[in-house]
Formats: sequence, C-alpha cells, structure tokens
Amino acid sequence: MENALSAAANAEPDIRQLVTLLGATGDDLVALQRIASTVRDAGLSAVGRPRQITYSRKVFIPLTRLCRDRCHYCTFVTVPGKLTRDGQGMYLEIDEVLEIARKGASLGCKEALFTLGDRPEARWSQAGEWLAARGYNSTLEYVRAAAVAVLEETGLLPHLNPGVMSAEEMAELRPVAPSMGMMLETTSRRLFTEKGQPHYGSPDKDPTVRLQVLNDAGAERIPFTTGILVGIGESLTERAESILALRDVHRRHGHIQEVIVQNFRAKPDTAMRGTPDAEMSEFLAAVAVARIVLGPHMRVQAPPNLVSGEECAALIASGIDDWGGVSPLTPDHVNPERPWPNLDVLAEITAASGYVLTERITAQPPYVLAGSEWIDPSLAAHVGAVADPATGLAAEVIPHGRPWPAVA
Ligand SMILES: O=c1nc2n(C[C@H](O)[C@H](O)[C@H](O)CO)c3cc(O)ccc3cc-2c(=O)[nH]1
Ligand SMILES: C[C@H]1O[C@@H](n2cnc3c(N)ncnc32)[C@H](O)[C@@H]1O
Ligand code: MET
Ligand code: SF4
Repeated sequence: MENALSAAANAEPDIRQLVTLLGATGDDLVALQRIASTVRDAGLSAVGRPRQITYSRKVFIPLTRLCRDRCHYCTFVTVPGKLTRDGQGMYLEIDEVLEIARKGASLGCKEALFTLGDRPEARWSQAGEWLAARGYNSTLEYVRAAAVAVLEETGLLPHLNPGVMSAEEMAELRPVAPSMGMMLETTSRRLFTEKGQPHYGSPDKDPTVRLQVLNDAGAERIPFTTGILVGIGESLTERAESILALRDVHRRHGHIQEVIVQNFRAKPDTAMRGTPDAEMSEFLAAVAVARIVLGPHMRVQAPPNLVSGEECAALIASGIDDWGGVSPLTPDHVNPERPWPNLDVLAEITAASGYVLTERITAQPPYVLAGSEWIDPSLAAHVGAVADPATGLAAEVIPHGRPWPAVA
C-alpha cells in the first residue's frame, strides 16, 4: 500500500498498484483521498476557477423506456404490454417532450437530457410501428427530431444518451446536440458473456462495442460524457482496467469532457435486487483512483442523489469536481427512488466542504470556449445564448427557443 500511495502521489501507478489503491480503507483511504483532492484542486486552479464544483440544471426526458437490452440492474426498461396497460405510448410524443422542456426553461434549466432505451425497434414491432406511423425510420431519427423541436421551441440544449450509436449516427446527431454520452459501464467481458451476469443478453453492453463507440465519438469530435458503474460484480482489476481504458481513449482524441463514477443501487423490481449496493469505501476509492489516473484536467462527476448528504462531502474529499445534471423539476428516471437534493441544499453541502456550487451548461467549458472545433455551427447561437462567453459556464438567463439551424 505504501508504495502504491507513493506512486499515486509522485508517478504513474501501474495496474497492480491501482488495484491496491482501489482496495484502500481507513487511514489508507484518507491518504488516497488527499492525493486525489490535491490533483483536483490543481486542475481547477490551472483553468482559473479554483474551488468551483459544477452542475448542469436540467430536465430529464425519457423519450422511450423500451430497449433491446435487459441489464440486470435496470429499472428504467419496460415492455410494450405494460405501457399499454398503463395507458402510455411507446415513446413520448413531441408535445409531451416540449411540455417538460418548457417547464424546465421557466425554472432556468439549460439542458434537456434525452436518456432512452437502446434501439427498441430491433426487439419490439410496436416500437417500429409507432415510429413508422409518424414518419420515422428509427429511434435515433426520432431523437434528432425531438432535439430540434426542443432547440426551436425552448432553447434548452440537448444532451443525448441513447446508448450505442454508429459513427454515421453520431455524425447525424452532432448538429443537434452540443454533447452526448454513454457510460462505458465496465470493460469486463465476463459480465457480458457469462449467463447470470448483469450484461448477459444485452448486446449493447459488449465492452468491445462500447469502446468502439467511445473511439468513434472522438473521431467525430463530439464532447462526450462517459463513465463506470461501480459495484455490478466487476473485480478490482476490471475496475482499474475500465478507468485505464477511459484514460487511453481520451489520450487519443481529447473528447472525454467528463467521467462519471456512478455507484450501483439495487432496485426491488430487477434481477439484481438481492445484490448489495456498492460498498461506500470501495466507491470512494474508485472516485479517487479515477481522479488520479485521469489527471487534473479531467472533470470527474458523481451524482449527488445516489448517496447521503454526508457521503456527498466524502465524494468531494475523494476528488470530484462536478455533480452532473441536477433537476429542479424531473426525477432521475434511472434511479427514481433517489430524489435530487434541493439546489440550495446542494450549494450548502458544497460550501461546507469549502467549494462553490457553479452552474455550467451541458458541454464543459473548454469545449464551449473552443467553439466550432467541437460544437457544430448550427448550434452556435443556441449555445451562445446560455453560455457566459468569458468562462464557458452557464449565464444567468432563462432560455428561449430560436430557429435551428441558427447559422446555415
Ligand atoms: O439523471 C441522470 N443523469 C445521467 N446523465 C446525465 C448527466 O447527469 C448530465 O446531465 C450530463 O452528463 C451533462 O453533462 C448521464 C449522461 C450520460 O452521458 C451518460 C450517463 C448518464 C447517467 C445519468 C443518470 O443515471 N441519471
Ligand atoms: C444511465 C446510466 O445509469 C446507470 N444505471 C442503470 N441502472 C442503475 C442502477 N441500478 N444503479 C446505478 N446506476 C444505474 C448505467 O450506468 C446507465 O448507463
Ligand atoms: C437508461 S440506460 C442509459 C441509456 C442506454 N440505454 C444505456 O444503457 O447506455
Ligand atoms: S441500462 Fe440502458 S441498455 Fe440496459 S436495459 Fe436499461 S435502458 Fe436498456
């Protein structure tokens, strides 16, 4: 442990040392957290915003809960029969999307997070029929149309999280969203190939496929959010490998705008209901190791609603600098049992640790400030209207719709 801690403080720890660090507890964990905090603080100072912890004020738009996958931890996914019994459509209609986005805009939200099941039309004929009846050939085509409607009618900026996409599909979507994302989850192949493991039977959770998406997103120059899900049965070695894989793809393309370290939370109606939640010390060690491996310039995000208020302070101590999207309106539909902290409370929690809660937009500041290299010119006016031109963070405005593309 001492060698591993000293490597973390002074050099690049090797994978064996990272595994040791991922198992740190007690005083060793405190020492690891100190190193991670120092790295985070240096990174924030270097970009001229010392001690700021960011969040994005957002609405969550669950465009469809149908999915061709069946991840054992997921309570978001549903089936056509259940939607019909509950009197719901296969997808949200554009009007329903706009109603959520309009309410969000009036509350000062600047991001519309589209999170949805992967390619449901590949499994459910009802999904394909719903789309065809409205003139769409695919879920991703419908995502694009919904994003355009949100831009034109509300001015919220779409962040797209629709699962696996091809390079061509990402290129089609790039002009309608300043950022996109997809969790790597894990590089563990075993959790995908072995019967009984959480990704068994979910083709979109093949780690090779997911790494390809991350690589393609970089080649397409899309500011991209990704991350790992901690505590789904991956070993400490697999956890270390996953973090290293994210470091490597970012070294290649420079497009990873933030890395989410998310703790698994068991849900009653899922196959993993009996699996204990991620151990807090292991989760904190994962955050700290991610910070150390990814370095001072990466934004490291953990959601504040998946832990307690005291544990939020421990996340700050472990080196995060971003809380991700927080909503004053919509629930976290992926973790519906975990309400968002009120934004005033989150500001207090953040301040109690000596940091200032600061609003950003969906794309992280360096990508906003770099302009057309990273963000499609069709979005320049929409982004310019909600971003502070000096910092690339959020401006204090209420968004409003404008034509898209704003610049032809
Ligand atoms: O409310 C949530 N937001 C999630 N977000 C959104 C996130 O909180 C931020 O709104 C975005 O990252 C914008 O920066 C994700 C975004 C991604 O690109 C990939 C995965 C997630 C996962 C979640 C999630 O589980 N719950
Ligand atoms: C949107 C993201 O939410 C995460 N996700 C899905 N189900 C759970 C759960 N039970 N607990 C925590 N995170 C979860 C996955 O990482 C997915 O990619
Ligand atoms: C609701 S899960 C998030 C989006 C996508 N289905 C994925 O698993 O990556
Ligand atoms: S986590 Fe995403 S891919 Fe897996 S079942 Fe849920 S919606 Fe589908």
